[in-house]
Amino acid sequence: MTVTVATLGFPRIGPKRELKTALENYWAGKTPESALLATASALRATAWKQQRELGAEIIPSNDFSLYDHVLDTSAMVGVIPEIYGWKGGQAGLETYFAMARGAQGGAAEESCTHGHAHTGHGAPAAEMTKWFDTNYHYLVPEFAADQNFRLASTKALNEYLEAKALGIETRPVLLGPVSYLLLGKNTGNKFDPLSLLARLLPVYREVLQSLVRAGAQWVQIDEPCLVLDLPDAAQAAFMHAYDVLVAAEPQLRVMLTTYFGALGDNLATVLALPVHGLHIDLIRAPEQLAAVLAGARPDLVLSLGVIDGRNVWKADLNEILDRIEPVVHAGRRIILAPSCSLLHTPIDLERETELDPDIKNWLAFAVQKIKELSILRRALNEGRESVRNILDDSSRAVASRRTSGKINDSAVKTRTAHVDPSLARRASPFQIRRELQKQKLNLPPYPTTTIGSFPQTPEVRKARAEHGNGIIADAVYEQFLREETLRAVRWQEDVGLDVLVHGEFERNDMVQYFGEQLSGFIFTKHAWVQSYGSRYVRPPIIFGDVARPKPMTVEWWRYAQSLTNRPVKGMLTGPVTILNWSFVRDDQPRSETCRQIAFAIRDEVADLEAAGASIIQIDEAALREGLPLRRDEWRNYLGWAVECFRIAASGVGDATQIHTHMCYSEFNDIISSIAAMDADVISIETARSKMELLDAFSGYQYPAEIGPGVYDIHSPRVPEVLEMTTLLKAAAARLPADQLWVNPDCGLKTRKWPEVRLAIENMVAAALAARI
Ligand SMILES: CN1c2c(nc(N)[nH]c2=O)NC[C@@H]1CNc1ccc(C(=O)N[C@@H](CCC(=O)N[C@@H](CCC(=O)N[C@@H](CCC(=O)O)C(=O)O)C(=O)O)C(=O)O)cc1
Ligand SMILES: N[C@@H](CCS)C(=O)O
Ligand SMILES: [Zn+2]
Repeated sequence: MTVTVATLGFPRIGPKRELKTALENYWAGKTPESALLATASALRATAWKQQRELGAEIIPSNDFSLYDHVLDTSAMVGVIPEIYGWKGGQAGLETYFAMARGAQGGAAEESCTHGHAHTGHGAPAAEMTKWFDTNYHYLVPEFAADQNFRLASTKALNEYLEAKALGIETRPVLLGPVSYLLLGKNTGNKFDPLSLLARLLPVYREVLQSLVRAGAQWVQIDEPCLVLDLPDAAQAAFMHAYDVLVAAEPQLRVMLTTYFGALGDNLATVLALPVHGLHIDLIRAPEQLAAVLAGARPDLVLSLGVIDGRNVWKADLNEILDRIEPVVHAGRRIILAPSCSLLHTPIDLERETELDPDIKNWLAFAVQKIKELSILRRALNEGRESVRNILDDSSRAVASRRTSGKINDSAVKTRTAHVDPSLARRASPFQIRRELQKQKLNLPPYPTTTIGSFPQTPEVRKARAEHGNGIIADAVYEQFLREETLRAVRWQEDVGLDVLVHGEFERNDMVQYFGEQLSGFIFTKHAWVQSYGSRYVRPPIIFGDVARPKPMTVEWWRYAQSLTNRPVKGMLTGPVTILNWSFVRDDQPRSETCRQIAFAIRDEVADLEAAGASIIQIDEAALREGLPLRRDEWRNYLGWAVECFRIAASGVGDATQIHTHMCYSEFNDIISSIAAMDADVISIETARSKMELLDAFSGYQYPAEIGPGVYDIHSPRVPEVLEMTTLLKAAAARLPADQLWVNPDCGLKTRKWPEVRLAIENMVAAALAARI
């Protein structure tokens, strides 16, 4: 049986971030809708043609999105809350972006593009949250108990037809109805979203029908929730949904796609579904192949996710063939595919012309991954000899990475091999440290601070780009950053903040900045990956043992502290967050790599303390995101993640105050681990939930101090004093007032100065009012 190659989704952003430019120009009113749509269409055409040229036979359509594919699904089925003013019919771009970013005058990410602050009450953006355990964020669908669904976007059909017109037959992708419902939230948690399934399915049927009429033979339906622990009701929902959908369009074949983990206890349900094909992730869960083969109907087409869609390493193609050849020889129809959509990988390694050639030879981005699949296909269809050299090159590349002197640093290995438990323990318990810190810092009740970054203005980014390109000299760039820092420090003093920050102007990103200074990391120039909407990140690549050749942040801290008598926080990204937001080596456990980073950060903490810092913040924004998707793996992860934070934080004296910060986190089910981190102060995102997230801390009688965010920094809207006073009262109703700090939800890098100035003035006024 001939083997074919499929892709499940391709990066949307364009090799030169064309989509970002087109979106931001459109939002700024610089270009019309037609220009944005033309760019989007050109990007899709290029991606389809490129995938075909690279050897993929099954190419997706509708994997493209102007902002987010879950939002696209909400638009498709008409889940558009009333506040967005949708009047029915096709949901236009205005409605779509209002959901994504809020409507003008409302509380939404960057809805004001003119740089002035405003306090209007338009429609806020929909809530955003993490897509499974990735650094991609989706817009959470919000369902009402009486939710009606109706077709409001024909995007899937349009894009299928668009590809067809270019002579490319595609397999349209839809987010499956059950995962879609499970990923949403309902007003007040008063009903089970799955109860809406029967009402939702007719819209899916309508979409499928339109695709069949247009000539589609297969459709890819993504149900990634099948790799989660699911309630019993979900199993029945899957059965019902696919009975209905498959029966509705008998000529259409359904490839059910699962990724990010093992089907595990959902396998029996999946194998009972009347679908025509099943995609499984054999990178995260290689062991599931045997069980799937044993239970799958003989006619079920298996799509095997054999190339890692979540990492950047070249595969050992011989090793994959050893596992897959027996399956092919057994006569089943097999499709080869990446483990998941390639959305989470950068596009093309060939654009990286400055990488160490040895290390470059270990890497594969989206383009290279599709090439790997087509080589595998040839080896399976024509025999290994037909591509022997390429296969052996791949094995050699993988072997050379495992044994290269570049990845090994014996000093690092020795240091992390036996961790004395005392290294992960502060000298005294919190209550003793607290008294010493109080004496040293002498802060008022409800002390005020910010989370670290101040606006990354176009000027800051431009100066950094010009410095990177050699247009401005080191000294000029440094002087520019000093002036920014000086202005920020003076302004913080003027506005009356108690604990200051230097502003992070010198940082491109809170992870990349550290990656660039640690050994064992390499960083790229063009390897952008979408984080949300038009915001992208360039995750550093951890290829070897991690060490800190020299202090990374001390000089900037020292300079900022030299300008003021108030304490300036040392500002670091924590080991778990650096790990989770990087591409990580796969030749040793993540826990080991994390521990190496923890020691590097520990040394930085020690240097900051030695330089005189009395407060050091270690951000762990991604600690919760790294939680495994299955609950039975949480304990292990939390064990090493918390230990790594403690290794990083515990080298200081009792009087040095350690802060941590977490955004995008839900704490209820991990609160004991948060407490076990033993930070002196934790700042968290709570403004949007109106302090509800604090319930976890009050219920647990969390002992240390907490800065619940009183200002939603994802919004350009300036909160009034009264709003923040009310939030502080809500916090004080949950926790003793002497435990509370006053701060925004997160860093202010994405905001503009006019908003920040007013918002922080109001925040300080709210703190002063609370002190009375
Ligand atoms: C807190 N968040 C973060 C996550 N992950 C990270 N790795 N970092 C994070 O901060 N995950 C969860 C959230 C997600 N939130 C965000 C928020 C904001 C961004 C963002 O703003 N991304 C920027 C790119 C940031 C960056 O690396 N900037 C560089 C390069 C800037 C650039 O494009 N320069 C241009 C030239 C500019 C000019 O000439 O004016 C160029 O090189 O061509 C820098 O500042 O130096 C974005 O723009 O998307 C991401 C995630
Ligand atoms: N210190 C960082 C944390 C973001 S999660 C900042 O302020 O941007
Ligand atoms: Zn944050």
